[in-house]
Amino acid sequence: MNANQPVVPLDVPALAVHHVQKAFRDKRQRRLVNAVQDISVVVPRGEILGILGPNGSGKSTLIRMMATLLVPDTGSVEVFGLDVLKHRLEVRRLINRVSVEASFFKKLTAEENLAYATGLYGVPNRDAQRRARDILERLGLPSHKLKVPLEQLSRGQQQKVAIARALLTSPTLMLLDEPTTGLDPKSRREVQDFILEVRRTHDATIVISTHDMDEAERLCDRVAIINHGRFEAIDTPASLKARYGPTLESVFFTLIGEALEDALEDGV
Ligand SMILES: Nc1ncnc2c1ncn2[C@@H]1O[C@H](COP(=O)(O)OP(=O)(O)OP(=O)(O)O)[C@@H](O)[C@H]1O
Repeated sequence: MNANQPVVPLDVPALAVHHVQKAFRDKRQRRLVNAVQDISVVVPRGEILGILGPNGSGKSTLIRMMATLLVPDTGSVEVFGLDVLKHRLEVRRLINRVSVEASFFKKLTAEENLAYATGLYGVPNRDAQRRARDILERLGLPSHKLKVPLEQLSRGQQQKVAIARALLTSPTLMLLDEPTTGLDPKSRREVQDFILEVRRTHDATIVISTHDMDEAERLCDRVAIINHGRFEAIDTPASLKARYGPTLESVFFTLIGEALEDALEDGV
């Protein structure tokens, strides 16, 4: 924890989302798209929550609202008890969003990117450099890779650097938007292992969106199935399977299929 980070009480949840909604105006088709509709969820500290849903179901929109990047039309989001709109700057020090196209300086090295991030987050420099070095060591990247421009690293390696960057502040809420999309199976596994290690070794709470059922099952304490901007169900993978089907994949198709049938009945 560094001097510039807000002090957070231990007993508040890492994230509390209350009835958020977000609609976009689709200019071409001249209609309103209800990207997120009345979603509420409380994520206790230390939990890994998965958000599983088909393309266009609202995962990124929801994560962007949690990350202070989009303002909900209605409802509210609190991060460690702080309202994201009223305390945007403090909240930004407590959250880290890792997206598929991480906003890196691709011409700079991993080391340089992390140094930049530490400056941005106001972490005292020597402390930050030591932490960055520790984290990079654990990344399992060969040390010479830390000194070449990021654009010369594979996507999996870049993704690990993105997660490492998210660890420079602590305690933290990590928002991982499809962190393993486009990675080969070995890199995917390594990034997943790294996420589990981060949760174990850091005071991290993690929200992760994914299309990958195995990943959701392997990483997440609870999984929310999202469709058309609504949570169809949210529970532990074991409880979801006990209720809806033998595998998470069958749970997914049961819930998404039922939602489709309901929508057809309603004439949507
Ligand atoms: N800026 C925007 N303007 C208009 N429509 C948008 C905008 N952002 C998202 N949408 C629409 O909102 C809906 C939800 O999009 P979102 O990106 O949140 O879905 P997603 O679940 O993250 O999808 P994917 O799995 O494909 O990444 C989609 O219909 C999308 O077209």
